[in-house]
Order: sequence, then structure tokens, then C-alpha cells
Amino acid sequence: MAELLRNPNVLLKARRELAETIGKGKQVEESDISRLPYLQAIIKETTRLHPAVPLLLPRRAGADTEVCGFTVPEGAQVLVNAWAIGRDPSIWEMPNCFMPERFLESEIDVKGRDFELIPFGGGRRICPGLPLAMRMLHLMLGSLINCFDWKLEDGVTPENMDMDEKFGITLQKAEPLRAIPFLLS
Ligand code: HEM
Repeated sequence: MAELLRNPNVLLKARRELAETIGKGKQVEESDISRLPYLQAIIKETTRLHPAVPLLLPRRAGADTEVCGFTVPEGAQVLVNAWAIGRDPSIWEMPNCFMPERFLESEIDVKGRDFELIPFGGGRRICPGLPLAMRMLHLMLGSLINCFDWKLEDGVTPENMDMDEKFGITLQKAEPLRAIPFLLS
């Protein structure tokens, strides 16, 4: 929601897609998701820039392992920085910009096979809640923007919004977003 309010053009495009595909003011249903590619791209772009579990779960090397010329010794604890991978300029064009369009022509998905985008981790410990989480994110975000108009508080503009992040096991917005909903008739 914060990225959408900071990027009104993206919000407008998402609302247009929802209005044309399911009709303005309607809640999104599970069967609608596959027909909403722009909403899907928004969710992927959000997980790229703001992965909810930025360092995944810690791993331990089972044996001495060579990775990109570095030796990871047996027994070492390994943290995978999904947050940094999502913003790596050698992988992503304009990495700090919120641009869902980058996923419209791309096969990259969050299911743990494309290592440039791993908000749910990967391998044997991949998040088992992924299918539920992905459905819920589309249903919730899609319904919030299709049923309500949203405004920022007085004095807050897309340009001066505070987007600082608070790092921990999970990633949070340092300043919670305060947005005002207006029910669409
Ligand atoms: C946006 C929502 C969510 C995100 C971004 C997320 C992300 C993650 C990540 C990154 C991991 C660590 C995976 C790894 O290190 O390879 C994880 C593990 C886990 N997640 Fe999620 N998760 C989400 C929602 C859920 C939901 C809805 C459930 C349950 C209904 C769930 C249950 C779990 C469990 C049980 C683990 C531990 C798996 C293991 O250690 O074997 N998660 N999640």
C-alpha cells in the first residue's frame, strides 16, 4: 500500500485493470487472480524490494562448500540476504525503483527456482505457507484498492513519505503507513 500511494501511476494502472477485469467496487476472488497480471506484478515487485523475512532462515553448511570462489567451511552458519539480492544492481535495472512492469514480460517467479527473487526462500526449507500467502496477498491488496479510494494524511505527499525500514527477523516499515480509505460507491 505504501508503494502504491507513493507511485500513484501504478495505483491507477492497477485500479484500471481491476475495473476492466472484475468490475469496480467488487472484492477479488481466487479465480480472478490469473486474469490480473498487473496486480501479480505489483505483488512480485513488492516482495523484491521489501521481502518480509530479509535474511530467510539460517542454514548450516553440512560440508566444506565452494561458492563463487569462496570456501564456506563445514559447520558455518550461513545467512542468505534476500533483501540485498532483490536490490543487486548487477541483476536488476534501476533496482531501487518500484517498477512492476519489469515482471510483465518476465518468467521470474517467487517459487524458489529463480534465485534472484526468493522472498519465500528456497530448497527444502522453502516457506510452506507460500501458496496460501500468495493467494491472500492478491485477494487482500486487490480488494483494498478496488473497493476503496485511498488518501494520505494532511501534509504527507508521495514525495515526502517516510519509507525507512526497520530490520529484524522480519522487515517492517519504520513508520507505519497511515492512509485514509474512502468507500467507492
Ligand atoms: C507474505 C507471506 C510470507 C512470507 C514472505 C514468508 C516467508 C518465509 C521465508 C523467507 C521462510 C524461510 C524459508 C527459507 O529460509 O528458505 C519461511 C518459512 C516458513 N514459513 Fe513463511 N512466509 C509467509 C507466509 C507464511 C504463511 C501464511 C505460513 C503458514 C500458514 C508460513 C509458514 C512458514 C513456516 C512453517 C516456515 C518454516 C519452514 C521450515 O523451516 O521448514 N509462512 N517463510
